[in-house]
Amino acid sequence: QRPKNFPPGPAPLPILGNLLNLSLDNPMKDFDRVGLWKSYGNVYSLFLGPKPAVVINGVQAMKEAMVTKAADFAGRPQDIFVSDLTQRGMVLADYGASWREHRRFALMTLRNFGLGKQSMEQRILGEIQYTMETLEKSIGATLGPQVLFHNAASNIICQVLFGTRYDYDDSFIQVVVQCFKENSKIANGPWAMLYDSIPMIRNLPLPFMKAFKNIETCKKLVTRLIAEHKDTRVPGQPRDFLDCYLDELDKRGDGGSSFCEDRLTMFVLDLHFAGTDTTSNTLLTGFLYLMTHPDIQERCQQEIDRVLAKRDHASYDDRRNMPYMQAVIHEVQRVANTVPLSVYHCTTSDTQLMGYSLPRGTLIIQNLNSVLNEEGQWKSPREFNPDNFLNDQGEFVKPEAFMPFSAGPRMCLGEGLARMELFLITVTLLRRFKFIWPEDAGRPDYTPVYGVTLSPKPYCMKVQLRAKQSPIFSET
Ligand code: HEM
Repeated sequence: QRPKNFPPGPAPLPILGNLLNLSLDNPMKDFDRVGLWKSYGNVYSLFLGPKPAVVINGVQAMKEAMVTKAADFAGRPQDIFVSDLTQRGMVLADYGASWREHRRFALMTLRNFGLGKQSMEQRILGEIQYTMETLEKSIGATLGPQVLFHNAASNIICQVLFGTRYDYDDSFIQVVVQCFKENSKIANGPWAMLYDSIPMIRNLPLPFMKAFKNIETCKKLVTRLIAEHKDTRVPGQPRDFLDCYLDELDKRGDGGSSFCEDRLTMFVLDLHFAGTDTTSNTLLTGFLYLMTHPDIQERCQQEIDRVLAKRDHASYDDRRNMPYMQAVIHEVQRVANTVPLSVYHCTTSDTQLMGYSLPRGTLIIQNLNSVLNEEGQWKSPREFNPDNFLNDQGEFVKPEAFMPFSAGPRMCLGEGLARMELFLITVTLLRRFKFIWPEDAGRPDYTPVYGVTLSPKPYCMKVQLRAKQSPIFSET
């Protein structure tokens, strides 16, 4: 039974709810205009097992929930598979003092502690050198960029968190990446849906148990890293995020603070996970579109050459003089739709949305996909077109429906880092290389592979060095 004045939706079945209304391998198309949104409007409900969830579509309803009634919608459900899996982490932490303290700490540490703008740029530019080396070895050949971009994103966040980068064959990073890969598949698959729908099966030895084992494995590895940090750190002189947290622990003592070492392990694992697949899948989408739209790639390169002239590297501030590049990167984020259903929220008190009543504890699904493609919000919602972010004077503009990082108090904590990475990596690589869709690759297929994050189907790219444009090309 839906509560009184609850958003409408399809009739549920006993136990399973509306699970059969969704295709478990990719519910996106059911959420889309042609499906439930069209039938029930901007705010509708679904039963995921016995519990009703509310799906929010379109910019108007999204803003009312996430911005106007921010505190009412800032909770995270605590009794579902992903929250049990990431207990004591940050992404799924419930709205409250501990989440707030950890979020504030993470933002401040990313911003202020030696990771401020300058040194963050240096770290990203440093990591790009490894990406360039790999690309240079592939000149004239084709390569699959999946590992390349994944590696770059992972290493940037590892440097921030642990003060070190890892070669891709390093056993630490291999184990962590493998665990994350398996866990996002499980979290997204039918076993997690059953875990959420039928609580009595939760302790049975079913496939979802593998995900809990994976988390234990990762935690052990991070615990070892923390121990190493404790042995080598100089209190008050932090080298990385872990050191900062340990300094914070010294400062706070044991006096009832929510900061503790046990929490730190899951906190950094959350940050690593949240910051890797998201950025790398966005880059993968970007280069797929740039390769298959050579006119757009060339226009970016002309702008890059003009603005950077003879300087040896790009800086993040250059974006202010690169409206076209900015428009392209934003358009890539729009079509990449990297986290299509955001992270589940829940209501923290009884509230109203678009005239409907939602009791406290209602599971909230933000359909960000609906906003990023909403008719009426974009000049060309259905095609890849940088004009979506340019006004008639060719200046960069950001429509309010641009919400790939969500909105409100739970919005992506890594937005600043992610945007800096996307800009510096794309600009630096486009300046040096031309990316070509291989002749024998057939027609490009833009249909994404569904997951917690969307990714393009695996593809290959052909890489050529660009003609000499500046001192960095002088050796070629
Ligand atoms: C293109 C890259 C990225 C995209 C599209 C993205 C998108 C998102 C989205 C949609 C959410 C959910 C927001 C909500 O629940 O309302 C989120 C949360 C989060 N993201 Fe990102 N993200 C990206 C990169 C990063 C990076 C690099 C980091 C690491 C520093 C990061 C850390 C987080 C964290 C910690 C949260 C949870 C915040 C909270 O619950 O308070 N993300 N992100």
